[in-house]
Amino acid sequence: MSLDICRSDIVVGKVGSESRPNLVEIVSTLPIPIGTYISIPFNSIDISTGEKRFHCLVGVVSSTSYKRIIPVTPSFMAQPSIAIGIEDDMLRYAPSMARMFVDVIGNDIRVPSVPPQPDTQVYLAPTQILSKIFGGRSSETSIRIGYLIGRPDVSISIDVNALTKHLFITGTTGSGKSNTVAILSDRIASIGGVIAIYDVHGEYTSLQPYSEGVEIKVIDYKLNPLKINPSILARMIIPEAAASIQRALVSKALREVSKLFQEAIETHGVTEEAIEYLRKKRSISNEQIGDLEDEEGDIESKLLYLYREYIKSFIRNKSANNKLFRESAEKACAKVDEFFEYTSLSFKMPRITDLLRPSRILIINSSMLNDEQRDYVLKIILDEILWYTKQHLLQGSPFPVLFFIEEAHLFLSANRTTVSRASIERVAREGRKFGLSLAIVSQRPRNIDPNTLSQVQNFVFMKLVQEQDQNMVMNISDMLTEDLARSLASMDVGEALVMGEWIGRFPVYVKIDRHEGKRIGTSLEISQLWRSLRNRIQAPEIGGRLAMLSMDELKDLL
Ligand SMILES: Nc1ncnc2c1ncn2[C@@H]1O[C@H](COP(=O)(O)OP(=O)(O)OP(=O)(O)O)[C@@H](O)[C@H]1O
Repeated sequence: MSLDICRSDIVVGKVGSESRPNLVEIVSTLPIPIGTYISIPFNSIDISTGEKRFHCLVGVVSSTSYKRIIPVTPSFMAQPSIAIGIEDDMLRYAPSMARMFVDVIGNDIRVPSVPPQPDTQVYLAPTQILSKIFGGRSSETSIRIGYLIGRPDVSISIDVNALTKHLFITGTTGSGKSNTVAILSDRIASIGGVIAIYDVHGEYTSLQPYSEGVEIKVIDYKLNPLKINPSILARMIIPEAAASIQRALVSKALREVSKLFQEAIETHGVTEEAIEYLRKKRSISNEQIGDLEDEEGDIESKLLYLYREYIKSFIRNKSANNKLFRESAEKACAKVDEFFEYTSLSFKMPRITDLLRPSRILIINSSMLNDEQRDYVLKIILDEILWYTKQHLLQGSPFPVLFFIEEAHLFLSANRTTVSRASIERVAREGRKFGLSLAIVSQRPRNIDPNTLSQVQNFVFMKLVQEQDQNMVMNISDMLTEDLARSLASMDVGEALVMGEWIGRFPVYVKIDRHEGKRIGTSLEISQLWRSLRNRIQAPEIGGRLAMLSMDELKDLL
């Protein structure tokens, strides 16, 4: 191999006094930006054969600084600085550390085992050698996510098959996580992927397809009481574990009443006939009928009202003859009322698994639910999808799904127990066998229990400023050395350190492609918005109408 393949036109410095196979100091007049890929061509002698060997060491700058040379003797000052290797009249130099991850020897790509000699010239890594290291994935199994930072000429792809070992995306707010989610979902869907995003803030509801053939379906998640296991629903209605009698009463009532409603809705749909059928099947007091007539809204609201009343009357009947239970029953009924008052419910809500399709990104908008409900709903959905993928596999027709969990610190909290955690951990452990992959997204890694991330093997680390966050991510990834972790503080928007099986053996600094079809979540230009709001209010024809702007008009304004 000629060493020329390892040289570009740009010399960035020389090897300094510290030179190890995997960590090299580079001395230069100007600091080399973090994330710059460098190459060091050099020769060595094979100690067993005595043969000469050509090496092309490639690495990435992980820290950089300026240092001032403090003269200790007048004679030092008298020397031209160039004589001591520093071409700077100000007597300062810029030492940078580069983590060397590859030694290209001929056609072999190896882990570095020999250090280059001090003073060896260091080059900006040539495109050809970087493409050799990072390229070469089959277009059938891989998708592009961006390009090497500072090197738009070197495209970076990930191996989609490795996603069965799950993914963790983290970075501070505004670092570009949602854009990464959007680009990954879109590109994976474009090759037929089945994607679901658990959208906690409704951030993806206006996502537009970016690649050809991708379809986006947004559902505002509402609980369908007939499709949730009664004991889980009872726990949602009575969250206090100590209230076991109340829970038991509600659970029994739900079991009984749901059976009846299932019959009615399966036969008649959500119609007046279903209401008639239910009235005939079960006696209902005149007082309740009066309330039902007064109940405003559509047929579905009336059915939900009836469902609630049946549950309460079941609870009261069951406890009528037991003095001890009567008090619990009244409390349980009050909780049922409260739950129905504050929860988005619908008998028409399909199962999530009925909505999963190849090339579709299913956005599950849970922003109308409160934190507790979101936690339960996530559990319900994950259990359902895991069961579904298992069934498909057992029937010989695997149906892989990639499931994104946004704001994962809410569900995998290091200091709070949640109901969805067990389901997430189960999917992390078992999902691989059935083709259910998780992509866990969070801006607060330090708040996540590191044990739950132990199954994750693929990572996107974006800007992380706090040392606690950097330490946490170092704990979960063996490949993330301290200098690389500290380098996360200087990442720009959309830049990431991507690691794990899906990208290969070496960490890669990537500028993630921008998804042009994502609007919500983009940082607002608030000064311009305020100006335009003021102009609208001041315009005589619109004056005072702002409060009445329709949702569409507001969206336009944003
Ligand atoms: N790769 C990128 N290239 C260019 N701009 C980007 C890139 N990634 C993100 N941005 C821009 O940066 C802003 C923040 O991005 P994004 O919403 O993805 O961040 P985030 O980390 O998800 O933030 P949050 O945690 O607050 O939701 C947006 O305006 C987005 O358009």
